This record gives sequence, structure tokens and C-alpha cells, in this order.
Amino acid sequence: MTTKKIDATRFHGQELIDTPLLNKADAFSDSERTTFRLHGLLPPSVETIETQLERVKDAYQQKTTDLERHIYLRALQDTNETLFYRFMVENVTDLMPMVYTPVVGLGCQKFSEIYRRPRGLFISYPLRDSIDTILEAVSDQDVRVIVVTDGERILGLGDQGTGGMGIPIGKLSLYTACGGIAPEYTLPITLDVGTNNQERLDDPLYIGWRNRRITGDEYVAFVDAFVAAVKRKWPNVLLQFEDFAQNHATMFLERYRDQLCMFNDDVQGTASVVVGTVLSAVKVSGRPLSDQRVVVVGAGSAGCGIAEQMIQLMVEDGVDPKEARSRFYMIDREGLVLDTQQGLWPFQAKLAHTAADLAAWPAGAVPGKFSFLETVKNAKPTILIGVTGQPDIFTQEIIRTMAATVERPIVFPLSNPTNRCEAQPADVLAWTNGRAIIGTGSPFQPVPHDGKLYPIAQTNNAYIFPGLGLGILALGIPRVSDGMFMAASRALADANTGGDGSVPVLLPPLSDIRAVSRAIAIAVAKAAIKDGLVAAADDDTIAAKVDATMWNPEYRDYVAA
Ligand SMILES: O=C([O-])CC(=O)C(=O)O
Ligand SMILES: [Mg+2]
Repeated sequence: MTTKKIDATRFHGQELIDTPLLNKADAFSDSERTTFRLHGLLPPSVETIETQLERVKDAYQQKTTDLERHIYLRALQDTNETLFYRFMVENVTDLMPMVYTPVVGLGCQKFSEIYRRPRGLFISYPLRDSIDTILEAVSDQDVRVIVVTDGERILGLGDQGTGGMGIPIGKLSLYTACGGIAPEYTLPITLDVGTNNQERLDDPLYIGWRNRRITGDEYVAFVDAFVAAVKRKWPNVLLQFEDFAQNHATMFLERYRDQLCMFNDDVQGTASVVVGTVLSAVKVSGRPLSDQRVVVVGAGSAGCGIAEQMIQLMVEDGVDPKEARSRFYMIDREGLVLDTQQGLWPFQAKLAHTAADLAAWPAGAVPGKFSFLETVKNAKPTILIGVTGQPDIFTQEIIRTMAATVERPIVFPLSNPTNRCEAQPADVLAWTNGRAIIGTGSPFQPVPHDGKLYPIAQTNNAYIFPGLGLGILALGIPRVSDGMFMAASRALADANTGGDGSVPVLLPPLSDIRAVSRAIAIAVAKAAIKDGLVAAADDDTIAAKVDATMWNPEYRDYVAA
């Protein structure tokens, strides 16, 4: 039992009740009611958080659709954050899909319709000369983590304009619920640079800036101005980029990673969780990592980020760097990515194959190209990863072809939300007679097959970023290194107990997520020390700092400031 903390607040009366970070509703004590002039504003009974939770549960159970559940939880968050997080932490497995992937996707699509009250900051292009002033609006807040999006590539749902704000809100809810970051440290931001989504532009309820997207130099200058303003205001903040278009994701990562403490979750967080889960899958497969061949479908920043981190892992396992790279086959719209392809981004070119590499392959149906299926036939992958946003492109033919040459095919259809997933886990298990080792990006129910129940690993970056952020905040780590992500992957794999071995279990259960995040935070801190980013500290000191940073959702006593 942690001791109750005492906080000083200068708010009184209705203002205190209307401040979600401080509100306790009818759990304000009798003496607090006197001090803060709350008598009469609340019914006479003084309740505990446990009683309030009962009421919350009852109300939640009345909801009949996922969208209603999402709206209810968002409203609770905007009313009483402590109670919201208590409900989340105690029911994380059930509630995470409503606050986060997949239902948050619908929340973004319907953001303008379900909009109730503001949260975070909206920075729109017409106000580009006032960014410093806009940031001043939250001057009272001790901001330590920002998640920012421009809404252009929301999950696999494309451009949602301002509706993309659902994502920074959802991600930061997980920072708190899963990583124990105090909610007062978190700030969601949407850069509203317009939208090319015609449905949104035509929607009379659309709350965003009704304009097509700003592009090119103007767009980059705007994001530059935003980052510069953030650095001025909060030089030590952790800035997470989320759901930018693929090319922008990588570009901004390279542009800012040495300037401030930032990372791109879709590139680095996704790669890190995939690597961590692949480590567990490889263990189950019985075939060493150094012996695996990998097809990645979706050669954008996420897919290429996954490939690069897996290559690094193979190299750490003793494979020659060139040989490791040759084991990866990237697929995009044109089929296998080849060096002759026009318009490749530099991060794609590094993973492109040459005609010489493939001299032994029979020619494809289209000369000089290899389709996805032809690549699977020739490359004989042992691991297949999808980050395409294209539902069902892992067809029966693809999976059966793969499974014909490998005993335990590792199949990761990662696209979000659920309706964008490259294959249904139940199909993949059926097509491979239960041999496939599966991870998805969205949550799936366990699949019954051959009298057994197969859990489906939710290979989602939610396993990584809360712990990473916790480690960064606890030790004041000033930059995010590749070594920190690799350490997070390994810590995730180490946290997996593997179950009883009867069916593959690749990830620890979500119900353990706070303990997993703590372990990741400690691993990340050690990696940062190794990389020379922060002063050395012994294990006990690191653990103590992490524990001291973890916030628990319980009411604190208030005294007047
Ligand atoms: O939000 C998620 O579930 C994972 C993610 O970053 C994405 O799909 O963009
Ligand atoms: Mg994302």
C-alpha cells in the first residue's frame, strides 16, 4: 500500500471539480469540502474510489457498441482522470482495445461527430506564427511527454485530418495506464495542416481546418517551427511522432533525432516490438535467428525499420552484415523491391535486391519483376511480416506456399485496426494445420484449433513505448538511441514466460503490462548508460528511480496552496 500523497492546489469550488486531473467527485473528504468550499456542490455522502468504480462499471456495462464504450471512457477521462486510470489499470485487457487500437481508429474517423470537449493542443497552419503563444496555453502544466501527429496516416485508415487527435490521446493514455507516467506530464498535440480526405472536407461537422494539406517546403517549415518552439518551451521533453505519412516519418526522424529527445513510434516502436516478439517466435520455431529468411510486405518506413532492426539482431548473433541484409525481401505495390525501381527512398534503396542477387530465380511473369507470390516461392521465407494496411493480402495461396517449405512458419499480419489486418489468425492457423506462429497488431481472441486454444500475440508498439518513456523520464535521458530500442526488445522477450509450451505464447499477458513496462524502463536506462547518454548508476539506483517515477491511480489529499 503506497502512502497517500498530499498535494497543494489553488483551485476551489466548481473549478476544482471541473479540473479532471484533480477532481475526486464525491470522494472529496469532509474537511476538503470545507477547505475548498465544495459543500453543497456535492451530495452529502463521502465515497471511496472503490464505490465510484462500481458505478463506473455499471454504467460501462450498459454500453452496447464499441464506439459508445470509447465515448464513455473518453468522457470519464475528461471528468476524473484518477478514476479513469484506476478503471483502466484494473481492467487493462478489456479496456485497452476501447481506448486504443482498434476502436480508437473509429474514434478518429468519427472524431468530429463525437467531439465533446477539448484535450491537448490543436496547432493549425493558419496560426503558424503563434506557436509559442499556443504552447503558453498549457504553461501551468509540467509537460514531460508529448505525442504529436499530423493525422495523415492514422493506423491503416489513411488521412483523418484533425480527427487524428484520437491517436495522441490514446497513446498517452497508455503511457499512464501501462507505463505509470503521471497524467499531468502528458500532452497530446495535433498539427492541423489540412486534410486531403474529401469526406472530412465535405462534412459540415468537421472540426479541423477546412483546407487541403499543406505540402513541400511550407509543410516542413511548419513542422520545423513547431519543433523549435517545443525545444524553447520544454528543452527536455520527450517528443513522440505518431502516424505521419511514411516518408515524413523517416525524414523527421533523421532531421530531429540529434536535436532533442524524440523518436518515431511507427518506425522504431513497431520495429522494437516486432523484434521482441520475433525473438520469442524464433525460440518456439526451434530454428536459430541466424537461419531465418524474412519477407516484409509494405516497404514503407515501418517495414524498413523492422527489417533494419532485425538485421542488426542477426548481426549481433554472428551473421555477416551483408549476408544478413540479403535474407530480407521487401515487397511493395510493384512486388519485390529491386534497385532498378524508380523513386526509391534512401531507406528503401538500402534493402533493395539486385538482379545479380536473384540470378538463380526463374524469371517472373512480368520481366524484370517478381510478384509477392513469386518472391515467396523463390525466397522460401521462414518469417512473413505485413505492414501494408491491405486486408487479406496474405492469401491462402501465399500462406500455403510458405508453409510448404518451412515447418513452423512465423506469420505476423500487423496492420491496424482489425479490418486492415493482412490475414485472419484463424485462417492462417487452419491453412497451416496449426503450425504457424502468429502475431498481429490489433487484438484478437484466442483461436480454437484441433482441441486447443491458441492465444494470438498482439505485437503492438504499446508493449514498448510506455516502458521506454518511463525509463527516459526516470533517468532524464536526453536522446533516444537505437541501443535503447534493442534493449527494450530483448527485455520484452525476456519478460515472456512462454506458457506451458502446448501452444505458442509469444508475449506476456497485457494484465502484466505495468511490470513489463518497468522491466523495459530499467533495460532502456541501462542501454542509455552504455551509450553514454546519462551518468552511470547501479541497478538498485536505476530501479529506485523508475519506481519513484511510477504514478498510481489513487486519490491524494489536498491542502490549499
Ligand atoms: O496504434 C497502434 O496500434 C500501432 C501503431 O502505432 C499504428 O498502427 O500506427
Ligand atoms: Mg502509429
